[in-house]
Amino acid sequence: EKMKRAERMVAITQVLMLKPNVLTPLALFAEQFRTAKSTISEDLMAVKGSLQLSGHGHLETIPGAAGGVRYIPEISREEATAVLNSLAERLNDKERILAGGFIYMTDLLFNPSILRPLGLIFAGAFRQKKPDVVVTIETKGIPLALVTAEALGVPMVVIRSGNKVTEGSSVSINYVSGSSRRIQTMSLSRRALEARQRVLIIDDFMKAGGTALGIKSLMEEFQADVVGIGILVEAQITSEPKLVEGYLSLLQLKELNPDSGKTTVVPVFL
Ligand SMILES: O=P(O)(O)OC[C@H]1C[C@H](OP(=O)(O)OP(=O)(O)O)[C@H](O)[C@@H]1O
Repeated sequence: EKMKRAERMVAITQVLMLKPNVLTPLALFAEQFRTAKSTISEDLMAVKGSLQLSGHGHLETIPGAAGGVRYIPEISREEATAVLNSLAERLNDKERILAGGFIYMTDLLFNPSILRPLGLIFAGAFRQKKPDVVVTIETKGIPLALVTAEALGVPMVVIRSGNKVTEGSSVSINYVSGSSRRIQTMSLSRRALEARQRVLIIDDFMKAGGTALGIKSLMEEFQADVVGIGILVEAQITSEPKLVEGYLSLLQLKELNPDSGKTTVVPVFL
């Protein structure tokens, strides 16, 4: 028998939240729930209202024949602050101190429950730049870039360190990662990007900025437009200027003292 409004609203919300940023025509819902499009429009108004209350994103309705509705996932400012504060706390642990001015973050960078809100925070910060693709360099930046791409509803591209046979013909550039002070190579398959694509660069850590600068110059080789650079943790231990500008970091490593075991990681408030 016909579904009641509340049941349709739950079903519609599920369909939309499982496909973030994807436009669903109203006709599809009308057909699926065997009801009029006008009824679906009323259902959507109610779903819109409840999403506004929850702060977990909003609905975007596009009118007309090619129109429809899509769910834009979002995280509230309060929740984002709580996530970054708790992440800073977990990073402020002397057990995480590594040689060379690094902190061990791999356990956090590969934990989906931590990554999901971080992807929403980056997506919220860069959505208005309308990126077509999220780009990172292997390895630790990959999960972060993937959840950011998922929240934006765009694909992700991984730059390889060194040439890989399985990537086909590639473009390579050499760069100096401040972390290693040695010349390194990054390469990307020619098939990975088209000219004038709008690129959001995401990485887990920035020390000297050499990697981000390298990625920017590699994007120039593809005539791609870098519309933003998102970094989870940037080292701000010295006042040494970074090799790259115009990036947004979510956390700053202000102090790292292997002798005293003192680390200070603080959130950068958006
Ligand atoms: O700002 P820079 O001085 O260039 O350093 C930032 C690099 C170094 C580190 O990568 P690695 O730990 O070297 O590589 P992976 O991510 O594969 O572990 C990090 O993920 C950034 O990509």
